[in-house]
Amino acid sequence: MAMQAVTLSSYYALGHISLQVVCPCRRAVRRNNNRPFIMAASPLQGDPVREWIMGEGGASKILKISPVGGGCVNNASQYQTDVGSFFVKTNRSIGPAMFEAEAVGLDAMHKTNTIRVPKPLKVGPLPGRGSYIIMEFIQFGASRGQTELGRKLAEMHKVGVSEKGFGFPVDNTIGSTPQQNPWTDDWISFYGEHRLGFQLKLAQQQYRDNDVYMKGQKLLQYMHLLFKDVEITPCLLHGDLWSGNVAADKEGNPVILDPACYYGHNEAEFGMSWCAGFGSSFYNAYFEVMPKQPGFEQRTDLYKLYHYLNHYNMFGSGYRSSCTDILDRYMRLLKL
Ligand SMILES: Nc1ncnc2c1ncn2[C@@H]1O[C@H](COP(=O)(O)OP(=O)(O)OP(=O)(O)O)[C@@H](O)[C@H]1O
Repeated sequence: MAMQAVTLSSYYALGHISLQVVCPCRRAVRRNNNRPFIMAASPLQGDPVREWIMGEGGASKILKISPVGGGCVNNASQYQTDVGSFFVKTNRSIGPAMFEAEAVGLDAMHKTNTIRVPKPLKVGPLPGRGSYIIMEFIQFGASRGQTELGRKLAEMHKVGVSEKGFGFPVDNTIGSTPQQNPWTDDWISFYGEHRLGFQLKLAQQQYRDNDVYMKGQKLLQYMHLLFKDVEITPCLLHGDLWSGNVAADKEGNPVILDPACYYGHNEAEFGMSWCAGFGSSFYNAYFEVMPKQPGFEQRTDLYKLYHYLNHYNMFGSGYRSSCTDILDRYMRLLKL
């Protein structure tokens, strides 16, 4: 993963790859299901992935195991079998908690029966150290454009509501940063404490950045002013929606991957829009299903700030000015 900020460039190519944005920190193009390298399917003993595929997975033969490129954190492979393909990610150093959280998120989104999401099948530890997740393999293809993505995402937000408030049944990670999701009745408290507040503290601890921290604290105190006349229902969010986590299946239907799910204000879903390349067709389709709320434009930076702070904390000072620009704008807007 590139560790420094470079200029964000993007293009939108209808009919081929619907979203292709060079995210400063992450990889430029991640969709790559057609890698030519094929690993031999070796008959490993005590391999829990193979055991699950040949057991509950219903396969009697593993035909090929091919690496899938694109991810930064984990190793990914396609297991081709006589009953179809499985997608497997392994991590040699981290225990199953990270993949368990991913599976809970994928499962929650899958159950909304709205936008296409790979169905999680199994998570477990690897012998000795590490963990794996097995999920439905999706053959990617060309997107039909962003309209369907906007509509389906909005449908997921509309259907996936929580009666427990804001939060999620499990904590997860945003990039490599922990993301805490305790159930909270009030959105502004949740976003203030567990999203912005958490990242601000991290920046202060890591970089002794008192300027960012103090401005951030002021914003937390007054950000409720940005929410006048807004109705906020806890909606199921993907949580890390950037171009690298959006694809299309071979019929052209949108697919979203690799989530950092929680129940939150639907507008927070656009916090990574600076790395997503969403155009007007996306937003128009989205707002037809989930109407735009008063003050939407005033809150877009508030939701970007969480992800900019996270990038600052993960990748360093290249992202600091994105954070301070937003903080300074709110200081002026709210006269703080
Ligand atoms: N269910 C799936 N079926 C087929 N290919 C998939 C599937 N899920 C992900 N992929 C492909 O595998 C690549 C790696 O997956 P993913 O992004 O989840 O890995 P990761 O290492 O966990 O990611 P990150 O580095 O963003 O945390 C993706 O870029 C995508 O191209």
